[in-house]
Amino acid sequence: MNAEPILQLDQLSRRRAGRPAVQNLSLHLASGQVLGLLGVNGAGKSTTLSMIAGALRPDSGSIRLNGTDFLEHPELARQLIGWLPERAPLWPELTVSEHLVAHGRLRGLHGVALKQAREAIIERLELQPLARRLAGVLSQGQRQRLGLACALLHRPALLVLDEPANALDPVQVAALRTLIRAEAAAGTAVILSTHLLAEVTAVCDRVAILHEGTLRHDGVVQADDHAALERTFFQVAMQGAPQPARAA
Ligand SMILES: Nc1ncnc2c1ncn2[C@@H]1O[C@H](COP(=O)(O)OP(=O)(O)OP(=O)(O)O)[C@@H](O)[C@H]1O
Repeated sequence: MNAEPILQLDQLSRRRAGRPAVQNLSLHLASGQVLGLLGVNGAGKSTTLSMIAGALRPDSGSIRLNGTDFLEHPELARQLIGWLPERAPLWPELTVSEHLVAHGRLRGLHGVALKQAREAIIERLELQPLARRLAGVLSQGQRQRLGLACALLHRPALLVLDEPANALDPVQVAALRTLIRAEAAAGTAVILSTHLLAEVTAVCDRVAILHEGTLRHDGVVQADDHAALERTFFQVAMQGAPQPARAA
């Protein structure tokens, strides 16, 4: 494990539409860890993940990737991060395969390396039957799988997944869980937001709960202890009782 955490958020804040969306958020994540981000609608999960992915600039605070200030070196995001946004934007007139090529080029992959990366991710996410299909005609779940393939293509050190199980069928949800655990076992750090508590107990080592943009809980997840997580979620998120954040 690296001495520096792969991701370190320090006092991160961002206002949206004149209101605080994320306030003084401090979190860290080590290589190989899977952190689940929970919270009711509007709690600030997507805002947090967009800032980590470099798509939204914080108003204040810092983000460090492998110890380097990411706001001063935004090119780090392209190398180190794979991001699945909440609604992955796709070009409807490009095929699945062409999407992967375009994403690979944006991440600095070219020639043989790009071809190999594309073929590997198509095989891994079982996208062969869809490779020549236009993105504009994909089902929602198929679009989600393409978004996931784009996020994984360049083998990022940090995967940022915003509601990755959205629109996936039960077979694909099981495949997603296997994939996330395999990525973590290979040393990738993963941060994912979800509304599914079962997703957290199935794949996460740690859980952070946001409420009204602030961190209310940061703790270890007991594998498959759904009842304990549900209790914590309702105590912290629904009642919104301020609680001191606890480091994992
Ligand atoms: N594009 C936007 N423009 C203005 N305000 C926004 C925008 N997106 C989110 N917000 C506001 O920022 C706050 C945090 O929203 P965010 O989307 O980060 O929450 P979330 O926890 O991801 O919610 P959900 O579970 O509904 O996806 C909310 O008050 C929301 O209204």
